[in-house]
Amino acid sequence: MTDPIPGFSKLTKEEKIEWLSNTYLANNPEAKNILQQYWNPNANLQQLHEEFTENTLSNYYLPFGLAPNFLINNELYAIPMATEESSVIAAASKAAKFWGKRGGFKAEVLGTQKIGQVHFMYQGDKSKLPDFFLHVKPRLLETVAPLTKNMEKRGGGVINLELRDKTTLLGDYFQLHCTFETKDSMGANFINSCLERFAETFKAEAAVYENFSASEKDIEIVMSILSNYVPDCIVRAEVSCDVKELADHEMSGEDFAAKFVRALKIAEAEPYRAVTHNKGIMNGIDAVVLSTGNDFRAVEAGIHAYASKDGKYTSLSHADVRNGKFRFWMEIPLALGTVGGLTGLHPLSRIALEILQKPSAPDLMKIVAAAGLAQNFAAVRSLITTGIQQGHMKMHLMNILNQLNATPQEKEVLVKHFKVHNVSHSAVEEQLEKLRS
Ligand SMILES: CC(C)(COP(=O)([O-])OP(=O)([O-])OC[C@H]1O[C@@H](n2cnc3c(N)ncnc32)[C@H](O)[C@@H]1OP(=O)([O-])[O-])[C@@H](O)C(=O)NCCC(=O)NCCSC(=O)C[C@@](C)(O)CC(=O)[O-]
Ligand SMILES: NC(=O)C1=CN([C@@H]2O[C@H](COP(=O)(O)OP(=O)(O)OC[C@H]3O[C@@H](n4cnc5c(N)ncnc54)[C@H](O)[C@@H]3O)[C@@H](O)[C@H]2O)C=CC1
Repeated sequence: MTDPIPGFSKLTKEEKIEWLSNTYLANNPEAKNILQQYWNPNANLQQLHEEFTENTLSNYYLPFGLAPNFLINNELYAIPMATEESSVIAAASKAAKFWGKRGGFKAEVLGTQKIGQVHFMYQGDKSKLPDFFLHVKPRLLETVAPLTKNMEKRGGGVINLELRDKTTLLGDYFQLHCTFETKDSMGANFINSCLERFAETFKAEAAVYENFSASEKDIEIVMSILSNYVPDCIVRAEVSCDVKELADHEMSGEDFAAKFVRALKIAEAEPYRAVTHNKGIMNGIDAVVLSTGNDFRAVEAGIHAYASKDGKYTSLSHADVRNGKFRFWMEIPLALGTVGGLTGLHPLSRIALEILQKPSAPDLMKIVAAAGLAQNFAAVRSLITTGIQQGHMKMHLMNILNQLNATPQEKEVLVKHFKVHNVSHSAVEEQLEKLRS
């Protein structure tokens, strides 16, 4: 058992690495080198990355790739994706190419409003609160005016402010439930700043409100924070075509469409399947969210909550066939920024947004939704035709060869071999052994 270390945060990066090497990595003489190997030789760039977060020791690389040929609302995009998972970018690219020849993706933003809440406890006469709220509301809006002035100039700001009685959920629990428009920013910092100002004013005004008794004047603010559940910040993406255009792998278009719709119905009905189905969607969404410097934890939390909005976890995407036409669509909540956060700070996020032609936040919502839908199409298409392993393992081959320390010559021979044979870990191992014997 090691002892706790006081003041770790105050050590220099080198001292932190030294402590780590001696404490947890004493048996690995290479550890220090590995951490240092990932430092950027450009000291300024390294410092920028270190300052993104705390106690930084090194940089953790993810591949930054490109899925070209995305036709979205008649504009052709190449979508930057940051992901470690083999076959994700290939799958997105393949689906983009496929739908590009069938009219492309249609995407539409259905709403951009975000939510924040001041959670407070009030133990007095409930009937007095609505009057107090009406009395204090103009004052609340007035106190955030300096914070909202610039956002209002952009067309955003505080949209609505409500008092909500939550005492059926929890004794004495009430909220200020606030709606915001944050334009091209994700808005977390803007919303949280406004909420904390609301909370301060609300408490101070309650303390001097003459209709409250002494104890009623003592409202307890528990916390003020935005919600990552954004069911009114929604984008819809859709593809459609004549069923005949779906013929695939010796399957007629009609059979493909019928099986695809059945696969979607299973994901709608069965939570075990829905989670994996939605994971396939998130393969695409997370990769674009990450490449553009957006907050993938916020996006993940919001989307999965939305997938359970009717009381049961279900598929985010849906498909049907009507009058010979196949439709495949998805509506998801996405709170994204194209300014603020890491978007303008990380040089690769800046490049990613440039590749996307400097989109507004609503434009980025459409692009991310199209990437998610494309990813879902590619995965389900594989599942109902060849099975997922064929394509996924084909892309995973290089990882297996690297794990087995194959030389460039061995790789060349085995890549050729596995063009016509199924990839599995044991098959690759076997072929490599054969080659080496
Ligand atoms: C993997 C493919 C695309 C192969 O598909 P394929 O038909 O063997 O590919 P191809 O060699 O005929 O090439 C066709 C196109 O695919 C793309 N493509 C093809 N290869 C590459 C490559 N090396 N690098 C970049 N792009 C590639 C590329 O767009 C290419 O066009 P081109 O560039 O030649 O004009 C296909 O099998 C596929 O889409 N599979 C699905 C893979 C997938 O979904 N992976 C995610 C990981 S599995 C998972 O996590 C989710 C899951 C599956 O559980 C979700 C669920 O259950 O719903
Ligand atoms: N629960 C959560 O999701 C939380 C997330 N965060 C983090 O907060 C960050 C995002 O917060 P933001 O307020 O978006 O970032 P931010 O505060 O870095 O930047 C947004 C600011 O940019 C300015 N701006 C300039 N041009 C604008 C335009 N066209 N539209 C809108 N604003 C414009 C505005 O002043 C706006 O408030 C992310 O890094 C996220 O990880 C922080 C706390 C909680």
